[in-house]
Parts: sequence; C-alpha cells; structure tokens
Amino acid sequence: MSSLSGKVQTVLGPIHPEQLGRTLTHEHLSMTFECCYCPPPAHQGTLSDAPILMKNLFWVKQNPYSNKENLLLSQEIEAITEEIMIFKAAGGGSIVENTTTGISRDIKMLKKMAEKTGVNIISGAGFYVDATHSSSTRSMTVEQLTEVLVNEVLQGADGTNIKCGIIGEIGCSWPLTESEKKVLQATAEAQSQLGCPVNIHPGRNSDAPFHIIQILQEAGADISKTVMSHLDRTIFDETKLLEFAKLGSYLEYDLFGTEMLNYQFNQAVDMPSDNDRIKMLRLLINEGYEDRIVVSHDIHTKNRLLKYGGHGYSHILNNIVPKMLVRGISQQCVDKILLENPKQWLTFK
Ligand SMILES: CC(=O)NCCS(=O)(=O)O
Repeated sequence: MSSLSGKVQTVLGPIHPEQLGRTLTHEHLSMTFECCYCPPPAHQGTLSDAPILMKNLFWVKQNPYSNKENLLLSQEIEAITEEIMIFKAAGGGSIVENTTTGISRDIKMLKKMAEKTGVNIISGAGFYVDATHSSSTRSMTVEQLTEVLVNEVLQGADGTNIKCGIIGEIGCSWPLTESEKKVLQATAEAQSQLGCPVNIHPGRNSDAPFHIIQILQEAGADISKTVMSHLDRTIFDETKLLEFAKLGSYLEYDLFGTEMLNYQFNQAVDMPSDNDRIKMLRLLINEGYEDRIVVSHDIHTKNRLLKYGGHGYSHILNNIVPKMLVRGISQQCVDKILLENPKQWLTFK
C-alpha cells in the first residue's frame, strides 16, 4: 500500500476522491500524433499539407490522420484551455489525460491548465505503442521499465516533480510486440506496488483485449482497477463483448463524437455512431455491468475541438447524457458512469 492510498493524484497533488465530480476518463489536452500519420490517396495528396479550412473540414473529419496539421493538438493550448472551461460550465469536474511517452506528454502544460481552469487533471504514466518506443525503451528489462513507471507516479514525470495519477494509456499493437509485452508486465508490477489505476490502449483486433488481460493477470495486475479503452472500435460482437466483460476490467467507450465513414486505421471496421455506442452501453447495463462502464471522447486531433467545428470536451455532458436518458438509461446509472465509476477507478488502493 502506498502513501496515496484512498487518494486520487492530480497534477496539482493528491485530492479526496469526492472532489472529482463528473469525470472524463480518457482525453488528451496536449499531444502530437505524427506517429500515426496516414498518407492520403494520390489524388488528394495536396490536402495532407493544407491548413484546416472550412472548405476542407469535411475531408479532414473523414480523414483525420491524413492532414499533418490536424495531428498537432499541442498547438491548441489556448483553445483547449477555453474548451476545458466550457466542460466545467457544463458540469464537468475532472479530466484524465492519457498522453504517455511517445506522443509528446507535456505535464508542465497540464499543470498550468489545471491551475487556470480549476478542473482536476490526472496525468498518465508509461509508454504509447511500440512504433513510438525509443531504442532505450526497447532495451530495458521489465524491472527497469517498472522503475520508470513507479517514479513517474511517486517522484514526477519528464524531469519535473509533477506526478502521474494513473499508468496509461499503455499502447498495444496487434499483434502485440515484445517491447509492448514487457511494458504490460512492468505495468502489472508497478500497479501491484502502488495500488494505482491503469488504462490500456488495445490493438485493433477483437482478441487483443483478451490477450492483454491474460498477460496482465499472469504478471499480477489488479484487473478490477484496469480500464480497457477503445472498446467501441475493438469488439463489435455482443456475445464477445459480454465474454470480455466477465473478465472484470472497466469497459471504456471513449470515442464519443467520432462518426466517420472509413476508419483509417482499420478498413475492416465500420466506426459506430454515438447512437450505436449508447446501444452497447444499454446492453452492458442490462447485463449487470453498470458498475464497470466509463466514457470519454479521446480527443486527439484538432478537428474534434469546438474551434474546428468539432464536438469538444462537453459533448458527453451536453448531448450524450440527454440521449442516454431518452433511451431509458436512468439518471442513477448515468451518475454511476460519470461520477462513481471514475471515482472508484482513480482512487489508489
Ligand atoms: C490517442 C489514441 O491512441 N487514440 C486512439 C485512436 S484509435 O483509433 O481508437 O486507436
């Protein structure tokens, strides 16, 4: 048990869990995503270097990873700070910022944003997918990786004394690479030492979340304090989803606001709509998993900001919650998803 037991660790220091309020469990407030650039088809090539304008905004929305400027969320600090205030005005209290090493975590900036807005920000420790691992990360042993993770939570990240409050999002590809497997094992070990919350980004295959849970379990992780992210683009079959739910992790639907024809990272996938996501939430609730659901937008490109005609960080509170109520999800259940479940997850054991 660590000194953080019973507390939530924000970038401004530990807080009592009751101070969290409505919480988005998977967002990015400053990051870069050049690692995932997808070249556009040859006849649309010029659009990759174009500034984002009204006349190409629909194209950017459909091809978010093909416009280079769109991948630089870190350029939008002022707009994002304003949009956090809009989230606050809509009733939001806390944001978990899942940017890890490899996609330009800026923990000093997160601290400034928390100070300026009064919204609690919880920063993530660890490493994104293998494609962003440095050669030094790849050469580390599980013990060395564990030490990095523990230090980011207990001492501070990126040469600062600003501390992370979760481990994640831990990036996994499909198939999982050796380096990613070591990071998962280190995550389990660090979690056993710290009693901390964990968030996993699974590879894009419906078997990936199962495989990851098995590795974490074998390495001694507490699955009940682990969030499996991006289920909306990963498990589509209802029977398989319920099979996964039995494993006991938190089930995160975190791409609210993302509606597109082609999912650029996996053409085999039809990206669900927000209504489809709500249907999946209802299924899980009806099957008794309301204590395990968390939701977010995972904003990681510019086009999803209000500034660029996107939905912003307040979409769930302003638009999704009312639709959940219309579709028969009770207010009590909505409160579990936005208040109680994040609180339970984020509190150190
Ligand atoms: C930042 C990040 O990893 N977002 C997830 C994008 S994905 O399309 O759901 O993999």
